Amino acid sequence: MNDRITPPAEAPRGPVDSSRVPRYAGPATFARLPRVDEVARTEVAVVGVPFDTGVSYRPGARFGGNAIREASRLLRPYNPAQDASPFALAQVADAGDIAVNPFDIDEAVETVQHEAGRLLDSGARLMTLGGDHTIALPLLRAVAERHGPVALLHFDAHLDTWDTYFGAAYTHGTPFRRAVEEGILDTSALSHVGTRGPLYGKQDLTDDAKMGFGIVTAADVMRRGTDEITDQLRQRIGDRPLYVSVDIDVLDPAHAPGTGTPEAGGLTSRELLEILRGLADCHLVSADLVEVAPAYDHAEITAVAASHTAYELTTLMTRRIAAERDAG
Ligand SMILES: N=C(N)NCCCC(=O)O
Ligand SMILES: [Zn+2]
Ligand SMILES: [Zn+2]
Repeated sequence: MNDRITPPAEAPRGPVDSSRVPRYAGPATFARLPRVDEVARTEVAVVGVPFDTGVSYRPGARFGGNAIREASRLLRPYNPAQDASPFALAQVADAGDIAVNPFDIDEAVETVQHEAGRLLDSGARLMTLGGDHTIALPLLRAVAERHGPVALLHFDAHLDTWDTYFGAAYTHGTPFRRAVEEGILDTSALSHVGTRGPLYGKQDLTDDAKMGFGIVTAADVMRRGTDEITDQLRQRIGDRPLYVSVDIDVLDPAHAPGTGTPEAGGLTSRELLEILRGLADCHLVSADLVEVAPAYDHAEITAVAASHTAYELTTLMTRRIAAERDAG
């Protein structure tokens, strides 16, 4: 399929060449890509949100973005699983971090919405590296302001459609209930993938279904396999503008120990990557990857899985950009 793709007018600036400059040398931008200020125009902005004031258990996701950037030094420019060279198809660049107030969740949520909006207005799609899952709400707001209500594909051990914790509305367990209440999601195409583990009560599931979510549990992925699951998800999504939110705790703690609310019985990293690859041709407008907490990680297991997850998502976005360019 790649040979049919029109190259961009100006060749994108790619990663530092790891056969000339050792990959462990120099500053860690995502995949050793240039910073946004080093390129004329950014089509996919990788941006960090070092914020974890919304967590209900272990803190530490504020360090997630930089841990993913460090682990991403080993990524290479050609992605055989999607037969694409993502960084040649479109300009991907690292936009650094959004500086958010760690002491005031409401203000942090506003800052993320505003700064994400500025990046989107510059013409970029976002690959956001969290941070805890609270940040999905302002990211969805920013995306919906520009695309209208979006389809949501949510990979997570948790529903994250709970109402409040300690009376707080903006937490990492509540972003998607807020998003449904605000009308920024297309409720005909909402899916959780990888959920498992104990809930507060059966009502959690009833409430979630009322909001419009379909659920593919971690056990469903194991029983039915990734191809069948991907077909089902693609049918549900169609060509709607799609936002993908990946909470790294969707992976089994064996594949992602470095996270704040781990649950046994999760997806393998192979299953997650394979489902994502199956979303080629979807109208992916932006994505986030959250809840990497490096203090609980070992040997970068979680950060490596996260870097590959962001790589697949970035590949999907650049392929879509190239296809849109081809279509004129
Ligand atoms: N979004 C994540 N990772 N976790 C939500 C867990 C909410 C709870 O403590 O019940
Ligand atoms: Zn979770
Ligand atoms: Zn979550």
